[in-house]
Amino acid sequence: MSILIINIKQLLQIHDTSVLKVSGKDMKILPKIENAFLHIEDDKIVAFGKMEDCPSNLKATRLDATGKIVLPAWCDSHTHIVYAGHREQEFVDRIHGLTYTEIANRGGGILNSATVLQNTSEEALYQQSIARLKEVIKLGTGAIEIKSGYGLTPEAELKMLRVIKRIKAEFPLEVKATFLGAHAIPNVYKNDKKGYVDLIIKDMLPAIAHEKLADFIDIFCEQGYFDLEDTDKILGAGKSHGLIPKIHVNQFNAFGGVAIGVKHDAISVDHLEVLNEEDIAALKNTNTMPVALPGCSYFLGIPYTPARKLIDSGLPLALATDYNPGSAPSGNMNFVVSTACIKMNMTPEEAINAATINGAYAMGISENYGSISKGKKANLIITKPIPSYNYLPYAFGENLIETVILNGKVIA
Ligand SMILES: N=CN[C@@H](CCC(=O)O)C(=O)O
Ligand SMILES: [Zn+2]
Repeated sequence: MSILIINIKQLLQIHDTSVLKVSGKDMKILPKIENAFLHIEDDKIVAFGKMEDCPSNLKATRLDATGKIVLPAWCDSHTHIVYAGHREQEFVDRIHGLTYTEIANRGGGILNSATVLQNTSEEALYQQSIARLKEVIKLGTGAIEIKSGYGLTPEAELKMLRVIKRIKAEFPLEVKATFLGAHAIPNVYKNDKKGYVDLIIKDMLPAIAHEKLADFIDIFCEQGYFDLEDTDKILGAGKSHGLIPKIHVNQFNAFGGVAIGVKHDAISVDHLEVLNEEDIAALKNTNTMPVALPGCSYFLGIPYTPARKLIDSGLPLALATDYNPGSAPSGNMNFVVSTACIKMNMTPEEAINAATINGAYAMGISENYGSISKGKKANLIITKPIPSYNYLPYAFGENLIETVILNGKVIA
C-alpha cells in the first residue's frame, strides 16, 4: 500500500529521526517545506520534499493537498478517556459557586466517577470509552496515553486497564497505558491512607505487572490526596515492577512534588498550574518533560501553566488534553493548541511542537511518532484548505481537520 500526498501547501514538523524533543528557544522553530510531497509506503513515511522533486512514475494512490497543510497527528500524552458516566451536575454546582475541592470533599469528584465505574461492566465501559476515542481520532489524535484511576479497587483498576489493553489491540492509534491507582483515597480507606497505599503496592501493582497491563505508574500528588512520602513510595514501587514514572503534580499547590518526580526520573510531570522557582530549577538538565493541560485550566477556571516561564528558562513543554469527566471533558487537541496560544502566550510553532514531538516524548514514543521523518510511522493530519498553519490555533473552535492517516491508512 503506497500513498503519495502531492501539492502540500505546507508540510510541517520535519526533523531528523534523532530529534526526540525540542526545548527552550528551539520550540519557536517549526521546520517546514512549502509546496511539498510526502510518500507513504505501508505504515511508514519513506520520502518527502519539494514538489519539483516529486517522483512522477510511482505506483501509488495520490491525495491532492492543494491549499492544505500536512503535519504529524497529535500526540495526546495525558488522558483519562476510559471512564463511566458523566459529571455534568458538578459542572452546574461549580457555576453556582462550589469549588472543585469542595465538590470532592462532599464525595463528588474522582470518588463519584469511581462508584459509577465500579458498577459498570467491562463491556459497557469499553463501549462508552470507544465512542469518545473515535471522536478524538477524527479530531487528529494519532497517539494517546490512557490512565486507570477511576477504579480504586483491585478489580475495578484491572477492569480499566483491560479496557485500555483492548483499545490498544483494536484501534489504529498508538496507545500507552498508565496505572493510576493512587488517584484518590477510596472512602473505605478514608482513615487509613497507608492501608490503601499498601494495597496498591502489594496487591494491585504485582497483578498489573503480571498481566503486563501498564507502561507507566502515576500518582496524584496533592493536598488531600497523596503526599510526598506516598509519591516517593509508589513511584519507586512502580519502577521496581518495570513501570516508568509520571506524576500529577502542582495542580493546586506546590510543595516539592516536582523534585520527587525528577528524583525518580519521571518521563513527565503533568499539570504544573502552580509553579515556583525550585520546581523550574529541579526540571533543568533532566529527562523529565513538563506537560501542561490547558483544557483543565479552562474548564475549572484555575491558572494556566506558566508556559512562558518554562520555555524561557530553556525547558521543553508538552501539551495534552487531560480528557476526563471532572476537570476536562474534552479530548480535542485542536482546542488545546488554540488555548495554549490564546491563554498561555505560546506561539503557534511552540504549541504545535508541544502537541506533537514533545507529546510523543512524554509517552516515550518520539522515536516513531511526532514528526515528519523518514522511517517514522505515517500518522498524519491533512487540514482543510487554510491560509497558513497560524490559522489552526487562530480559528479556535472550528474543525479544520479534513483527513487523518494512521499507520499509512486513511482513517477519517
Ligand atoms: N487531578 C487529578 N485528576 C484528573 C481529574 C480527575 C477528576 O476530576 O475526575 C486531572 O488530571 O485533572
Ligand atoms: Zn489527569
